[in-house]
Amino acid sequence: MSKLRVAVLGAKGRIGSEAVRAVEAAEDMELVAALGSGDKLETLVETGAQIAVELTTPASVMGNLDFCVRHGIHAVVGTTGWTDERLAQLNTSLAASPRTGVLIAPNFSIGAVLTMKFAEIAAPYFESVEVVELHHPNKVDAPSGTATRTAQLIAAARERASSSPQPDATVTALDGARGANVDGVPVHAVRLRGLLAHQEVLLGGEGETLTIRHDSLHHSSFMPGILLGVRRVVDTPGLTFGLEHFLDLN
Ligand SMILES: NC(=O)C1=CN([C@@H]2O[C@H](COP(=O)(O)OP(=O)(O)OC[C@H]3O[C@@H](n4cnc5c(N)ncnc54)[C@H](O)[C@@H]3O)[C@@H](O)[C@H]2O)C=CC1
Ligand SMILES: O=C(O)C1=N[C@H](C(=O)O)C[C@H](O)C1
Repeated sequence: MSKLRVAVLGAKGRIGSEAVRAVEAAEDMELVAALGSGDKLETLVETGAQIAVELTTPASVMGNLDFCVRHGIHAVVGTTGWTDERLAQLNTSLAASPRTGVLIAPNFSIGAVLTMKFAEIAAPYFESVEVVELHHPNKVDAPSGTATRTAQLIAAARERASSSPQPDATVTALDGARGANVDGVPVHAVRLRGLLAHQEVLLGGEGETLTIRHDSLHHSSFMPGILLGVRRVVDTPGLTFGLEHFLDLN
């Protein structure tokens, strides 16, 4: 069987360099390109890349994906910074290239995907829910893509269940003290040397609390999800948002 021809964009970054090693070690994949900032995207075409693993920055991802989709190169995307407008733009590009697949995963680690699922299930059963994400201080975006997605899933689940608004008597507060408001769910971002990627979902009801916590202790935690994405995206045209769709969790 021929190997999947894979390129990594952001190959010198924290997660990109780990992805390069993971693709090189995968028996069913061949690493055909490892591109960093300033490298030419034409290399993807010249090397016959079938799938690009996109792990760059919110400022670079749209241009890279536009090139990939126009050239029929599937993409597995971990880069954050997704908004409804960006997703709509990507869907427009994909409509012109209907055989191309793009997977965007706010988080590739199985534990984080399950955290999101557990939070979505639990949220309607508690009066209060807040999200705390904790990351290394070199992270450029806040809140994290994972925390934003978690809060969106929580809010949607509470809306489906017609949950009441969360209790909060705060009248005066310093800017930021109650976190960012994502669809009505407070999200707090901690940046601390020594950490990698961590998240807590705090749920509170009458006389009880539930804490769902996940810790990524090494970038290797994201690799099985990335490799799964590479294997599945070639047969999944269009946009898939969230690794859970490739884990039969939905
Ligand atoms: N979905 C997931 O599971 C995960 C997602 N991430 C996300 O991945 C992204 C990268 O994170 P880190 O590796 O920590 O950042 P980083 O800053 O270490 O790496 C980004 C790399 O991309 C390069 N780059 C920038 N523009 C480029 C371009 N146009 N073409 C090729 N390379 C380019 C930079 O020079 C840098 O080497 C962030 O958005 C982060 O939130 C990180 C870990 C897990
Ligand atoms: O920048 C990181 O490190 C991470 N980014 C992703 C996010 O913003 O959710 C995934 C994970 O938290 C690590």
